[in-house]
Amino acid sequence: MAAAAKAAPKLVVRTFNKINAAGLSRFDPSMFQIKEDNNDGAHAILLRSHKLQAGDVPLMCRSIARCGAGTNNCNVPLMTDLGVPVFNTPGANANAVKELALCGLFLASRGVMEGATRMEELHQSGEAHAQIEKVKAQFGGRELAGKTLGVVGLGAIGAAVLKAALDLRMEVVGFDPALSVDAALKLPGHRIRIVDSLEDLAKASDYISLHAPSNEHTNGMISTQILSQMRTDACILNFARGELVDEAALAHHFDNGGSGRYVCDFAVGPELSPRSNVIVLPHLGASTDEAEENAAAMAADTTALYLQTGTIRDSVNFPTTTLPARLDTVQRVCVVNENRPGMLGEILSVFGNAGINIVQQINTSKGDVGYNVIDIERLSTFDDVHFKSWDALQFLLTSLDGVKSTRYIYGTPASAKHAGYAVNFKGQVYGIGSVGGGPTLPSFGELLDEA
Ligand SMILES: NC(=O)C1=CN([C@@H]2O[C@H](COP(=O)(O)OP(=O)(O)OC[C@H]3O[C@@H](n4cnc5c(N)ncnc54)[C@H](O)[C@@H]3O)[C@@H](O)[C@H]2O)C=CC1
Ligand SMILES: O=C(O)C(=O)COP(=O)(O)O
Repeated sequence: MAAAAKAAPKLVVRTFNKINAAGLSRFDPSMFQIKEDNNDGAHAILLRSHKLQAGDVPLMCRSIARCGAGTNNCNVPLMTDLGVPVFNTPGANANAVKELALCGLFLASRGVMEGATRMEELHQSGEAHAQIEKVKAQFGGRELAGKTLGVVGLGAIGAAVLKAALDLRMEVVGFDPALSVDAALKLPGHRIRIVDSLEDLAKASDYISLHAPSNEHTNGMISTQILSQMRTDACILNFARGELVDEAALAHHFDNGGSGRYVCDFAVGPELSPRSNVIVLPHLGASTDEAEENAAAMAADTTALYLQTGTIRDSVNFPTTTLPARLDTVQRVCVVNENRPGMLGEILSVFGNAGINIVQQINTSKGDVGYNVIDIERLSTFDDVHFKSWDALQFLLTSLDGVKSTRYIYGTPASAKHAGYAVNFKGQVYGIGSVGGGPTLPSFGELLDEA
């Protein structure tokens, strides 16, 4: 009887949070294995809001994709140091968040929540029909048309929100000190007013909607100073991140005459809850079927493309890198290194010294990260003997001072020799070998603990 064919090892994708199944189905099952419950051997991670720990990231992991926009739940600087790109899915959930931010505008301007709660009580006590026309006077509101919305952050979500606000006949002011040219060109510039400071936006707005990322520049941006510039009855909508608002300052503002509402998609601290003018939702912004599928599909495609070809798109820490197709006759070596003078020469000399011909070489960079993709001529007999020498070559490359990680891409996808992985961690080289082979390696967290 013929021996059963050995199953080809697969690239392992570890998921955290429930990732949309239709999105995950973009991974070709003949090449990828999805693991929901353990990190063993993961080459890539897909996650939503899970707060990623270094211990969640196995040493073989070469890609982290956030199915969504905000990457503040991943330690991006640490991943950059370790040579691991972090991807996100720009715009994939923007419509979902826009719709909920519009809902936030209505919740802020009309007594929807309080009125509905009161009606529930009245139904329970059997008084609903008798009382309805009497109680409504307690829950009156104001209209949005003619009021001014201040939008902070004019990216995918901010732009969608402001366009919808214009359709509601609101005036719009916007603030975004980091606006990209692409994003600026998509704005209806003649219909909105862009201001140069958050103070100016605060002075002009009846509603302020936050759509900036959470980082060291934006956390606490709604501060005592900004609150002091706001109109007394101005409302704040926060569908970005809780950290953007200084909650103690906002509580003080409410305790000292601020009569607007705060509608937010994130849990708040005891200063703000419970208060009748604070409406908190359980991080629902991106939780629609459509957004979940869009984000998961985009993250899956970006991850598969990077693992299979080295191409980088939508990374928050690595340079966008468009690569020509790899010919069957070449082996692709991807090197992540510190972006400093001399590195490229040192990397190329490893190949020169080994007498290996470089077919093409592409170098890109972003911040501290240099990314080199080097296609080299393959030996005509690419057997186990040569593989050992490729391992040695990868060891040399990875050992270079300033190299963060290296990876081989070769063979046909899902064959045993599809990709080799190595990482340089504090001068030591770990993880040489092909996909699916080698001993179980530690996680970055375990190495950090040792260091
Ligand atoms: N509630 C939820 O479920 C969701 C929340 N979000 C949050 O919304 C944020 C924005 O998402 P997108 O619009 O998709 O991202 P984006 O990257 O398209 O837009 C963010 C914009 O904020 C701007 N910005 C940066 N620093 C700023 C500052 N100091 N002041 C004002 N603007 C600043 C950027 O220049 C950019 O134009 C995400 O970072 C995330 O934290 C995103 C999706 C879902
Ligand atoms: O995309 C984002 O930044 C979000 O906040 C959405 O988070 P979620 O995917 O719903 O956990």
